[in-house]
Amino acid sequence: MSDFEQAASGALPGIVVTGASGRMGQMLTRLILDSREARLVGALERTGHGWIGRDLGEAMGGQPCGVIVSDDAVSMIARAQAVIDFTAPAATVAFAELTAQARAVHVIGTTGLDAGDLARLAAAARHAPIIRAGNMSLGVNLLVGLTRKVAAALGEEWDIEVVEAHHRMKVDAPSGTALMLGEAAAEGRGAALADLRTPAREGITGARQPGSIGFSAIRGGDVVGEHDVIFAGQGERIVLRHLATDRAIFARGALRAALWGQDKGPGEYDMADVLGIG
Ligand SMILES: NC(=O)C1=CN([C@@H]2O[C@H](COP(=O)(O)OP(=O)(O)OC[C@H]3O[C@@H](n4cnc5c(N)ncnc54)[C@H](O)[C@@H]3O)[C@@H](O)[C@H]2O)C=CC1
Ligand SMILES: O=C(O)C1=N[C@H](C(=O)O)C[C@H](O)C1
Repeated sequence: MSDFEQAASGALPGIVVTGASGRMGQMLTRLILDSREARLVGALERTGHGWIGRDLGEAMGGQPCGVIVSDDAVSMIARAQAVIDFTAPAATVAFAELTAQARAVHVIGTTGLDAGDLARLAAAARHAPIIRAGNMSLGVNLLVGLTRKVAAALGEEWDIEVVEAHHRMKVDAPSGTALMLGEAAAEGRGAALADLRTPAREGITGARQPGSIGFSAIRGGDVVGEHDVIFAGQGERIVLRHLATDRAIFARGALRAALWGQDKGPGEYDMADVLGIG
């Protein structure tokens, strides 16, 4: 890198990636290392992980990149302008508090957060921007808007079901995306998802509740992420579908969110805000 490039790169937002060895963590760190718009200034993993203390590039099987994987979240996050976080709920809530203290942007892709976790994120967002979405891809965020519109156009005689498929390692169900789609369908019907949601079915369930929104989850192999919103009427069905075939779509969305957030004040944002499709 020339002296000029070196000086210019110092002005780029510094990003810390949490869960650096994970499926999304590796995708994100590679994307940022190759980016001309941001710098990777830290890579975090959980205490005891085999990558701690190693150069990230070498740990990923490539050339050294000069970023040492660390479990010291306090000092790493203190140097960040943005933290991109695809980990697990307990870790994300802890990172939110540190990121808020650093007044940095927290981009959260982690799914499976419960009401208590969301309340703690809302508290952290009083001090710095949090951008959170169960799916950071352009396609899914467009599908959310379509789902809301179709649900609003159709009456309760059209049953709504959300079906999703993911790889065998996924730990939460329904997926964050399925919940986003279910929320959009409920909004389209002028209701809250909590009032319409049908839990996973098994046994003698009885007939379907009119107006309810059902969820089904398939887990297997290396499926990146597939979502169908089915509107089933008498004699016809509409199926809105998104197929993810490459995790890069989520990483690109997360980096875009981190950059978009740089001039935003404290508060909670989502990908519709980032993409301007709210
Ligand atoms: N919003 C979106 O667009 C997407 C969201 N996700 C979500 O992101 C999360 C992670 O997904 P994957 O990368 O597939 O999982 P993964 O299991 O491959 O990676 C998670 C990583 O987080 C690390 N981790 C856990 N606790 C930690 C801590 N306290 N400190 C630092 N690192 C910690 C783990 O060691 C692991 O390396 C899941 O909740 C998933 O649903 C995944 C893809 C897209
Ligand atoms: O765990 C995953 O892999 C994914 N998680 C997100 C979700 O829960 O919807 C997004 C994407 O579907 C991949």
